[in-house]
Amino acid sequence: MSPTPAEPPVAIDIRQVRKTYPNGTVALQPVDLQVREGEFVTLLGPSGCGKSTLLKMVAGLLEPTSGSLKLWGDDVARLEASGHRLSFVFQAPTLMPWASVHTNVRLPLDLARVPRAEADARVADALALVGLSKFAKALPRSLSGGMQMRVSIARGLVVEPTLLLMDEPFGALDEITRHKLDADLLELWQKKNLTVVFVTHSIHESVFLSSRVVMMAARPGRIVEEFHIDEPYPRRPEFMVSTDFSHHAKRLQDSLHRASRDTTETNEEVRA
Ligand SMILES: Nc1ncnc2c1ncn2[C@@H]1O[C@H](COP(=O)(O)OP(=O)(O)OP(=O)(O)O)[C@@H](O)[C@H]1O
Repeated sequence: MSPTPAEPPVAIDIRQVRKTYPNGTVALQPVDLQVREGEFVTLLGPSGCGKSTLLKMVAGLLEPTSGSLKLWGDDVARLEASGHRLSFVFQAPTLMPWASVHTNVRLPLDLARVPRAEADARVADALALVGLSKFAKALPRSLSGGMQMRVSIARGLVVEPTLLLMDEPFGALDEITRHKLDADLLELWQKKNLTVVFVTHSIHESVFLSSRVVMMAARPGRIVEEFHIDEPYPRRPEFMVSTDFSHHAKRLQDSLHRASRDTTETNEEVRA
């Protein structure tokens, strides 16, 4: 009998993490979630269920009110000491309008005082990865929304992250562009052996991308269900029209309905 391969290490370890904002809003009641290295995990759920709050806490942009949150066994602030780096990609590309694509992508390296020659070489690699080498000198306003998002992703990749956190990165794009970027993201994830946590409202995007989907409900935000999407990678566009895809999408849709109903009922209880 061949030995079972060892499981990858736990990249994100969230235990009993709660978040209450200073105005008293309970954004998350205790949440437990473990993400292993190399997983592609999607957070899905109705508006206000705390997806962004959870992602920002993983990134160290927000402090949990209580509980423990570790990345590769250590505090977020000590991530680099363990040889890991994270990047956070926001919904809006937030590019400097006066600066070229190249300069925009170089920003995190300039902030980290990486020598110019090395930084320029890494920017060129990142732009090649997202297919924008020819647009290095362009200004953001001359690019389409999808291309601007690619610039934002290149800026995330230029620091050579092992953990990529993405908060609805393609939510504002048309469907065709979104599908293309989803497919490109999967390719990058495999090529670079990234661990990805991805926030979306889209059931289709969740099924296409994820190895695991975490369903959340709101008021207070919490994790209600998890789904493994045990389908092989690479995932081709044909996967999206397969019966297996519909089966996963249906299970997620039912779960999302339950999560939304839980949210509405909690609101009604609060009003009563
Ligand atoms: N800075 C803040 N101060 C107070 N309350 C906040 C703050 N940010 C978010 N909230 C509240 O916390 C809850 C969770 O918000 P969050 O943005 O994390 O949810 P979400 O699931 O990402 O929502 P959406 O899908 O609409 O982006 C919501 O009730 C929201 O109004």
